[in-house]
Amino acid sequence: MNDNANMLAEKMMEELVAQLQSSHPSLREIPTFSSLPLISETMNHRNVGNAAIANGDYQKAYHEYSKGLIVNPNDPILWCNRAYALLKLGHPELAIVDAGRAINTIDQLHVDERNKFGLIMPTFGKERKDDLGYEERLIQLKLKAKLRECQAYEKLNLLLHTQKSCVELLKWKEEYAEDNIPFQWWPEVTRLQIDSKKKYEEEYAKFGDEYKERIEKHGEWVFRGSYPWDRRQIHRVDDEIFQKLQKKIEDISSSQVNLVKDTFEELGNEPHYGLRAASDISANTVIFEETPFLCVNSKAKTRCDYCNKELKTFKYPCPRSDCTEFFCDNKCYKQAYDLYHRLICGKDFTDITEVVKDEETTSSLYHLFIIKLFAIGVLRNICPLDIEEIQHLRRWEHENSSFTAISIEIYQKIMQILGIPQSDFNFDFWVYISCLSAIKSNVRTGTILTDSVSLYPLTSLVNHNCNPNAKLYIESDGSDASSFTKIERNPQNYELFINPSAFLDRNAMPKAEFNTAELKTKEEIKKGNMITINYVNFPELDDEERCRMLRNMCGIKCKCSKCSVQVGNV
Ligand SMILES: C[S@@+](CC[C@H](N)C(=O)[O-])C[C@H]1O[C@@H](n2cnc3c(N)ncnc32)[C@H](O)[C@@H]1O
Repeated sequence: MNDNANMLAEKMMEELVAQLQSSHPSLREIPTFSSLPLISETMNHRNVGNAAIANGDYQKAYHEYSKGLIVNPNDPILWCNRAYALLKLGHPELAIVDAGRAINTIDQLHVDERNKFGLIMPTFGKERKDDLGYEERLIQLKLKAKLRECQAYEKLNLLLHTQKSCVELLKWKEEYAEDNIPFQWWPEVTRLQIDSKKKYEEEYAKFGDEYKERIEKHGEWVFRGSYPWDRRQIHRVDDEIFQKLQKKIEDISSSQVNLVKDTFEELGNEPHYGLRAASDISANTVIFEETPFLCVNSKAKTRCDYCNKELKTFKYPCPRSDCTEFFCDNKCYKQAYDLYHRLICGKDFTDITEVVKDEETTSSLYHLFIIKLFAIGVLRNICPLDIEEIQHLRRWEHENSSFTAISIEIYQKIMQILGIPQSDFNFDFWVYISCLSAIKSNVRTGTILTDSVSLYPLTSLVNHNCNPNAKLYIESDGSDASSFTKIERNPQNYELFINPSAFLDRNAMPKAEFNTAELKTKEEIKKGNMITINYVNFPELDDEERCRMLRNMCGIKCKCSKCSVQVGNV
């Protein structure tokens, strides 16, 4: 719509609102027209999106619906249609979230007085031939949104979730039976329910409890490192980002190493970052030390929530009595406050910790990490993926992706607790998933017991080699490693692959006073040679086990000379 038409629409709307307000006292709290959505604009995006769907251009449809939702997040048709576009685009995990938003929005519309006058969402399209009233159509839409959720769960092969959603949908059928709402997809709901049950039983008979555990939590889902509309993974090596990083690397390493971006034969065809010796560096030289940018603790130990140092004697609790974060001292508190703390201070995350408590320790911590990243995004008013300190990080891209069904629940809770509206697409669910995958490739544990994870953005630029020329040291607190050893002895065990403690060089960990990551040469490194560390430094693993672990734990198919003989086997 052009400006004049918009102004006219606004004026008409203002007059309408004034009239309605005078005759309906319940509408008096509507403050001004500007607080109401531009209904015609929303309608326009909806129509263009629908036309794109009809043409099979689902990406365009997705964008149109998104634009409409920015104007009017209270239009459930847009959420429901966006869920459909996402399903068609092959992103069922995102479709589930949008379907849920459609349902929530409908539930709110039912109780919102203003909507009776069409002031919140545009009415349904005129093309419909049935004679359903507005309320009935809303219910019909709600059923359809739930159907999208069932279909999305099926696509993810989350069979128990599919069944659960189908049961809920069928319950609604009974609830709304009196309304006699036509819904042509009931046979599809029955099919979804029968198929998912049958498949589950078949697979369970074949694989037993292990299958049950995996399918219940993870389903089948492959993340390719980025969503098609997100170009950040390609641009992460752009000159501007590269130059800033190069300067930081030079500063931190006293110009001993250079940052390079190249296509390294051993890392595949896409451009990668790596570090090279700027001059000959002798053995046992500290290349650099880095303090963590961000960390989270499981609270199994008393650690500073800012710098991650273990606090043995003194701790500095956040001055707010209902806040659970504590720090080394006022300095750490202040830095945390500026970075993320002021947004999460005093907020109750029990709900989230409750949800993740059955998860393996490390993945629970990943989720808690996102809370802090999202908080930084809110405070800097940017998408968390654009946070300068993390925008260069390479993301996890592997069939063992970090998505689990509970991610949706955790994401929704994070949004709620941080007070981020669901239509703030800087924080959409795909951003959450992309953040998780950036973290998964790059965080390190602060101790051999996985009680905390920290992110060292510059250390994250060091590549892996099974014959490394450098070592990475992170604080060792001398904890008993027996619990870890138990997992380590059984490389077939799924658990083996979820613990990134192996990023540490556990053979020779010096006692560091602060929780810095220290990169040190193992041997003399000649000028121009790549600096590498061993990401899975367990001497007791044979080559095949190491390759498997690299693949499953780090998403890496290593092609170094030691691995190349094994690559075909894993
Ligand atoms: C911690 S980052 C290292 C820096 C990375 N090259 C970059 O461009 O940002 C880890 C990622 O680098 C890649 N990588 C590092 N060492 C590798 C190796 N030996 N073989 C294959 N990929 C490797 C993998 O994609 C891995 O997920």
